Amino acid sequence: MARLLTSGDIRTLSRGLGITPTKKWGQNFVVDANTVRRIAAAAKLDADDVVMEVGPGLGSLTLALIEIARKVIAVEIDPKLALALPTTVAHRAPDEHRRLTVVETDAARVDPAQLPEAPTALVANLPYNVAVPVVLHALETFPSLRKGLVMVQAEVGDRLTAQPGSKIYGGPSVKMAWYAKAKRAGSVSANVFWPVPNVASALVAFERIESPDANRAEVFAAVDAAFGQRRKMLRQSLKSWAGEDVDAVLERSGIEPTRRGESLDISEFIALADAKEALGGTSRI
Ligand SMILES: C[S@@+](CC[C@H](N)C(=O)[O-])C[C@H]1O[C@@H](n2cnc3c(N)ncnc32)[C@H](O)[C@@H]1O
Repeated sequence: MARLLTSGDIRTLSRGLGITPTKKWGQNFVVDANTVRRIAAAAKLDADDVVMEVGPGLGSLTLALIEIARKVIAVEIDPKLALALPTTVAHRAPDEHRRLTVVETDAARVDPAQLPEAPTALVANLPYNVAVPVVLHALETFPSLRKGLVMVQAEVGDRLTAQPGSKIYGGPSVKMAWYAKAKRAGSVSANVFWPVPNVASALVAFERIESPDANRAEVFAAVDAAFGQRRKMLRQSLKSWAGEDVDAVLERSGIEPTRRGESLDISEFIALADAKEALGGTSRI
């Protein structure tokens, strides 16, 4: 049984390792064992899961994950933290520490050749600025990922799970919907972190779905154009994507040119991409 880290342990560890949490990498460590257990439970892991944990930090979550999963592949950008993690885990989870592999790299760029095995689940407590790129990159790069649980700033959680028509619906919502069914899985108080951040966090759970049979790059380019100018009507905002074909693309897809991106669901973005392809259009920018 692993010994989870207490608030005192986190401070002692970081002092011993000469680590001052840095904002650059969003380093707010979880210091509350109940929260750690809640996250591990919400991830719904099985004993044969291979978990990719992004940003293990000092190992708060890693210790809980390693008790459950067959393997934990921890992807950490900070060289000091990556170096220290195996020792922490060996001390606190002597029976399970061989299940851990640490990969020191940027999770927004990690590729399958860097990992010892294909991950089946993603678990991460992610900094604000990299949360969306890391989750989308993981889903695109590792088709083996079936499910995930990420802790993100509450607003990012809302964006990832928003539905058409809501104020916060945007590119991340549509792109997430391409890969997975995502839902909010609870909130997390700022007080369970050290240092205490000035924002609340949320848990987002997702399960992969079969991605649509469409040209992903083209669909995402339409999404980027529509939300790049979200207040503009589609006949204007989609010009940067469809060029002079914009009216024909809208007509062929059956979408009113006066609508805005925030009202379109993913099937309508797919209809736009299909229409552009059918008209033989590639971006003329
Ligand atoms: C919010 S802390 C979470 C730490 C730990 N999982 C916990 O819950 O206490 C974020 C962690 O992600 C790491 N990190 C930040 N950006 C990263 C990136 N692009 N790739 C991999 N790790 C990153 C940070 O160094 C830090 O360890």
